Amino acid sequence: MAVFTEVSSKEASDLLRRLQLGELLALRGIEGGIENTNYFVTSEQGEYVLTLFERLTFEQLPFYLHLMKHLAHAGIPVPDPQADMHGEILHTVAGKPAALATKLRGKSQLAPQAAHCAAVGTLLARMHLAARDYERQQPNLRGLPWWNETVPVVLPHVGPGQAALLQSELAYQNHVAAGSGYAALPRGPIHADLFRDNVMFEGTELTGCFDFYFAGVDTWLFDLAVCLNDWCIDLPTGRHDGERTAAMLAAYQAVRPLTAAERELLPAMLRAGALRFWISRLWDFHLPRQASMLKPHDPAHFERVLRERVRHPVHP
Ligand SMILES: Nc1ncnc2c1ncn2[C@@H]1O[C@H](COP(=O)(O)OP(=O)(O)O)[C@@H](O)[C@H]1O
Ligand SMILES: N[C@@H](CCOP(=O)(O)O)C(=O)O
Repeated sequence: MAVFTEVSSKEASDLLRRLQLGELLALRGIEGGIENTNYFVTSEQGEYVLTLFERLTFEQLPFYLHLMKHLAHAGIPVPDPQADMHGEILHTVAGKPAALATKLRGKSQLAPQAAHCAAVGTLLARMHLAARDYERQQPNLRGLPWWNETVPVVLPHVGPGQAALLQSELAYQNHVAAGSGYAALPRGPIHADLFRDNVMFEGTELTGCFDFYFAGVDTWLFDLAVCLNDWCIDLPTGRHDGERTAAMLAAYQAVRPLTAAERELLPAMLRAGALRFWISRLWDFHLPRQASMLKPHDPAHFERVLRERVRHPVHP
């Protein structure tokens, strides 16, 4: 569990009172997650997830919380942030910015089959379309400028082979991003972290997705690449799985067909998706923050995925 900030029963009760959600019945720190402090909160009126934001600021948070509200309104199954009597959905708990959102039913599917990947493909395309008329703007804060900033910070902590790959891939991604094909990619608000552990299922029915706190405006193709790199690979080797990849791509395209520029750049975006999470995992691993029971993710996994994507490009 990542509990960076302890929340007392009194603090949780006070919040529930402000949101007119009844008395606190239970408060439990959540195992899993690496970014924020999360608690399950049960009140007389239902079950919620309390998130205290550890890095994101009061200025950045409205983009994510209102995006979730916008998607929930459009019928996408996402947690709905609860408002106080003034309509405010960003709160303060233990001195930190905080939100209380509805708890989704179901559980993560950590060994997905083609049917699960298809369900994620459909959801992702529906989310992209539903967010087109979302008016707030915020870039993907873990996009190319952050990679350029962070690679020099992690380089002293890695071996020479890894340093060479980080530098050459970063140069390649800067080159891709400067090209006309990249400029032609459709874009909008994206989830940007729709991994297996951020989606809920009951059987093969997808019941919702959460953790929008890496969302931002970026290319839709990057979002799809992030999903393919997590849902449609063999985890031990990083190799892509043909059946699951085909299922996700077909389901996505049944809602929103890829453009010619997107088809062309999918192999490059798969590399970008692997690089992004390799960098953030290296950063979290070598420059960790204080938290109780924080389990950093293994950076070597995304090094393997990146090497695979470079060696065996996947075309739609
Ligand atoms: N709305 C939700 N409904 C149900 N479970 C949730 C919800 N939000 C978070 N969780 C649970 O909390 C865990 C950590 O949340 P996550 O958003 O991944 O943390 P972090 O913000 O640190 O990345 C998830 O793995 C999941 O079990
Ligand atoms: N999904 C990312 C980082 C965020 O992890 P989460 O558990 O908080 O969703 C990774 O796997 O590196």
